[in-house]
Amino acid sequence: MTRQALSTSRWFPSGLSDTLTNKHHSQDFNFARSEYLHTRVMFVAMVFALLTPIWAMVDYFIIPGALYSNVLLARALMMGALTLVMLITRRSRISLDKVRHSVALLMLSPALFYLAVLLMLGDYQSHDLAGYSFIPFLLVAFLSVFPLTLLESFGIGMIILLLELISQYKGGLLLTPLGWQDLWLLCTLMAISLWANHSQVSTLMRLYRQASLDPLTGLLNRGVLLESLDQLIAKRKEDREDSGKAAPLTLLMLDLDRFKRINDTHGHSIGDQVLKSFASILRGELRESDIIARYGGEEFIIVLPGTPKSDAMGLAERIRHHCEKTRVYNHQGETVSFTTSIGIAELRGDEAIDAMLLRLDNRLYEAKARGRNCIVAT
Ligand SMILES: Nc1nc2c(ncn2[C@@H]2O[C@H](COP(=O)(O)OP(=O)(O)OP(=O)(O)O)[C@@H](O)[C@H]2O)c(=O)[nH]1
Repeated sequence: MTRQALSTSRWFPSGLSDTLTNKHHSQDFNFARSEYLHTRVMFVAMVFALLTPIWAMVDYFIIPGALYSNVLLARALMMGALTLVMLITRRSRISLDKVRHSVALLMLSPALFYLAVLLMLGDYQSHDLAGYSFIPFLLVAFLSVFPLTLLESFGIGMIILLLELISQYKGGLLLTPLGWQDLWLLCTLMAISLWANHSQVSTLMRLYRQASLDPLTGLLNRGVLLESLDQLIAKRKEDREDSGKAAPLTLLMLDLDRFKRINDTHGHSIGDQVLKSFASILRGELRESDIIARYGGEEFIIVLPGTPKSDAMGLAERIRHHCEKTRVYNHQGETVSFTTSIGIAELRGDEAIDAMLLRLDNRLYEAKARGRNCIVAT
């Protein structure tokens, strides 16, 4: 997860910008969304796969005999595509891109099947078929099942609209009152599906925020930090296996000095103001790709992917200095100052995360022992 996921104001703007595209979504949120998409794709693919042979029996009694074998072949191909969708989806639970491709293939399979049947009709008319003209409506209705962004859903919706126009053209309904009526119905269903998509993505995001962000500071909580560290370390291992080298990974552990005294002197609410002010200093000093988390009460961890310890020293000094000159006001309007102690450690070779966190903790402890308001990196 990147630092962009940390601030509710910048990374989770409310309303449409949350659900229009996934541009503002963190890697971790994408992972959560792909899990939800995964379950629904499997479910809908199974429903379609079940309906396909059942409807072949209906076709047997309705479709002109000369068309039947070709339609059956098209159904078999659709079944193949649906099986492929299930196989791809089963193997790609955590990759949002792969699950999104599965959704597209899932919706395209019946659409292409319908198109193929329309092209096969020749001298026959679409009213020689039964249960086909509702395929575009069924697909648009099924779009509402998925937590898709509005743009993703709109893209699929436009393909379905095109299918409906081709169907109307073949059936001689295009630009007739009946054709307009069907288009009106399809567009209304599409609007309802888009609304359902918007609601799903925003609900998912609200739940995700509640589960992953610290409510006071808006920074990541300890659980998400540890998960992100595991992912980063696994990725480093992969990079080392692939290319023999991996980018450096440096961590900072920061603790507010004599914070208990601030609480005791000015009250808990002013202590909270100091914590918020500290969090905003950290956000201001870091890059988009950095991770900041509240690790404990007044203890924070910063993860700097791709940054060696030497560069992290400069950042730590900027943060330390920024805290020193920042002022918060108490209930009487008097200034409250605060400082921070910082420990720094760079991940070594195959070091386990627990071992690194222990080294980091020792350095912070040393900074406290040296008199606080200082940095220890050796
Ligand atoms: N206001 C406020 N205080 C908190 C919060 N979480 C933890 N604290 C307080 O942070 C204080 C931490 O105190 P200590 O662990 O003794 O550390 P310290 O006073 O900062 O001293 P050193 O770390 O040794 O410099 C405790 O008084 C906690 O109650 C919070 O969310 N808000």
